[in-house]
Amino acid sequence: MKIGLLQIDIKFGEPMANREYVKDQFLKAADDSYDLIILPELWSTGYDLTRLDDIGDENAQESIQFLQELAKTYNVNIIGGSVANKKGDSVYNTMIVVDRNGDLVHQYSKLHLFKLMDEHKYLSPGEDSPSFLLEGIHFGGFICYDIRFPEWIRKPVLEGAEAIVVVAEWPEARVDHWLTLLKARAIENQSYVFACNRIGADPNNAFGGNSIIIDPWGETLAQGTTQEEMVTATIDIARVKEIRSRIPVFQDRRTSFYS
Ligand SMILES: NC(=O)CCC(=O)C(=O)O
Repeated sequence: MKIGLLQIDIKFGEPMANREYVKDQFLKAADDSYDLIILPELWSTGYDLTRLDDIGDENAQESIQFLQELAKTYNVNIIGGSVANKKGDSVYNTMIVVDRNGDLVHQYSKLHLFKLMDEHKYLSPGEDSPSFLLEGIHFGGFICYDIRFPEWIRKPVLEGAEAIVVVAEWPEARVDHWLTLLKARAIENQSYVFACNRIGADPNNAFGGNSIIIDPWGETLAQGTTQEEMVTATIDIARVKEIRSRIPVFQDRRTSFYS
């Protein structure tokens, strides 16, 4: 499976311009035969939180249709980062997953809101399961701050997930945390990690790039810089079983002492 993490800059509060830009990137990548392309967190609006009532997407409909068209046109599965999803009086930070036929496979709204970036003032926390199946692979899909909660990442893994996807707008100031947490999540869960961060800056933060693909042994297969790029690796999901039988962490758990 060939994975591409679309590490891009995001225009603050300009969904139309961001959609056009993403469309251009898919066209550019068209000849590279990706099986799965992953976008960053809030890729259509950025963290323009005070304007989400105007620029958020009603039930994520426009974003879903946009991603469905891209998936069908380029015959590629898409984990469409996340978008500002307006539902009644609330706005959620919602991940959208569509398969290469253009079918909507999964939606997940960020469970843990990040107070340091004011999310709790403008967004509502989701209540969705992070588990989904795509191309026969069981994934757990998470959004940025979620990776600081290992017990939440563990949940889909205990349900059978072999790959953890993370979409993010993670600031440059804490890139060391980003890389360390992602590596730990890969090793402790003996799972692939595909983590797509943005680059560039908004009025409040500079973002750290360093999108990364890590194998279930904790080895980095590909890592971005702080420039715009498609971070790419080809993975073999059978490696998960191999690592899990080498060190059988999941058989050795003492669940009468913890859940
Ligand atoms: N967008 C986010 O959730 C950022 C999380 C973050 O920066 C952190 O340190 O955690």
